[in-house]
Amino acid sequence: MGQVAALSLSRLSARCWQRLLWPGPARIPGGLAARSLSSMATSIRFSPAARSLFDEPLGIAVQGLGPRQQVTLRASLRDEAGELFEAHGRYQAADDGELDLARCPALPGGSFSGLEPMGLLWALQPRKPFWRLVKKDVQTPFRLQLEVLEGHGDPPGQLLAQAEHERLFLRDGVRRVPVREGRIRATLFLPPGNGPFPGIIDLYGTGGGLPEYRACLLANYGFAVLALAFYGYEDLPKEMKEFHLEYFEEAINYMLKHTQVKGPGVGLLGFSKGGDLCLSMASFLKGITATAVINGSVANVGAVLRYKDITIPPLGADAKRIKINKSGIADIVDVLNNPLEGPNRRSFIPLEKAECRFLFIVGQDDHNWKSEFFAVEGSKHLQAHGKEKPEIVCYPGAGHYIEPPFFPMCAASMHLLVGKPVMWGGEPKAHSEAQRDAWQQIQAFFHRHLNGKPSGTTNKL
Ligand SMILES: CCCCCCCCCCCCCCCC(=O)SCCNC(=O)CCNC(=O)[C@H](O)C(C)(C)COP(=O)(O)OP(=O)(O)OC[C@H]1O[C@@H](n2cnc3c(N)ncnc32)[C@H](O)[C@@H]1OP(=O)(O)O
Repeated sequence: MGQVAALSLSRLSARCWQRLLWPGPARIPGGLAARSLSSMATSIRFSPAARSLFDEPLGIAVQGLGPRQQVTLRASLRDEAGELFEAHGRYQAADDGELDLARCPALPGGSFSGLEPMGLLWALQPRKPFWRLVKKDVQTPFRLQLEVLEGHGDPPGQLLAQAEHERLFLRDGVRRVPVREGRIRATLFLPPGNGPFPGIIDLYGTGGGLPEYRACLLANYGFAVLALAFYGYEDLPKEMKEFHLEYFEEAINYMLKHTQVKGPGVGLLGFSKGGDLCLSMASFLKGITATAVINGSVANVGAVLRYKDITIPPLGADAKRIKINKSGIADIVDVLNNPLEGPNRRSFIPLEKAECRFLFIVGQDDHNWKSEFFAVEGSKHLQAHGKEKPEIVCYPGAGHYIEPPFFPMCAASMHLLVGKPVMWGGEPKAHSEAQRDAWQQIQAFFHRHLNGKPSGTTNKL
């Protein structure tokens, strides 16, 4: 276990300390960026001590409490927009005054309850409504603050200990390489060493920008991962009006030409709108060995898709099917037409043309659209054309935003196509468990098909 990650200060009355402006973590020689406000006894122990990768479990323990002392642990972090995310757990120390979250269940009344060693992270929720935890600069960590407060009161009692821990996105030695080659607007993450490494192209969905955080976390596991922007970024089209697969073909060729990317083909990882783009890439473009889709659609959605003389229209939608849930938030799960019916079939992506293996990750409480229906119909379509059955992994209680592990679930946020906040679905605990398993399934899928390595997991469905 990690050593105490905090410098115990002289006995200060916590209340008087609270009146002091906490100067923030001291830069302690050796990089231990943590400071604990503590009485002589109480201290916080993180394991690893000072920093860990965002998708790694973190050991949290408190020492020096009284036997069965009741305390509240409060976690918080600020994102790069300065927005605050918080969670708290109510605990009772063991007879020896130790509190180890790996062994001690959270009591009712906090942000979570039960034996949840990572509850203080996955249960973080923003103060700002409809706000999602995203990491824009993957070269800097999130700084997790942890406080130990006396009792279970509200407001909580005196501050007994405080410490900070850095949650990183880049493992030592992983290289971040901006890519501005031809029309490509992307960032390539390369593991340490010369490779060549199995290559993956990572696409997010509607929202524009260039989210890098899933790509870099995946590169930490030995993949060369290209986070690819496709609209709403630099000189790319500003709006989601139409996409040309030739742009994505350039990205595939860039990867296959790269000396540190192992051929003969690359993997594709797409989420939401990025998912149907990956399915279209797999269906029309060469050089793709494995395609994993997280809550994607098997029909082209949201924009016209073109490739050479081919055009796939976006699946129709009917705003009249937008429901308003009891919290007054839009529920668009039924908005899209059925891609099996009538003219909507023109939007169904011809998956049978693909020469790759497929993995569908499904949140069964996805409220952006019917992800399980899409995965099952995609599987039927492939098998009807004599193709391999895809892997489908379904997660009960998981919503739309299945992110890397320990990202707090986003229940609702602005849908830039719908123009208003929508509910994404999911129940936080189930969603968090889904994120952890899906992350393993995705890595095993790509190792199996890009590396020929045996996988460590089996199909859940
Ligand atoms: C009524 C008629 C309906 C009819 C019917 C419709 C059709 C219906 C059919 C469905 C057809 C397609 C369905 C697609 C399905 C998906 O794709 S659902 C969406 C999936 N989302 C993703 O994959 C995330 C994609 N990426 C992103 O969101 C952005 O890259 C990031 C990560 C937010 C950063 O982007 P950025 O451009 O660097 O960010 P920035 O410029 O700061 O912000 C842009 C906007 O994003 C939002 N945003 C930014 N940061 C955050 C944050 N942390 N938290 C929350 N929001 C944020 C804000 O809204 C912001 O706008 P402003 O408030 O500034 O005006």
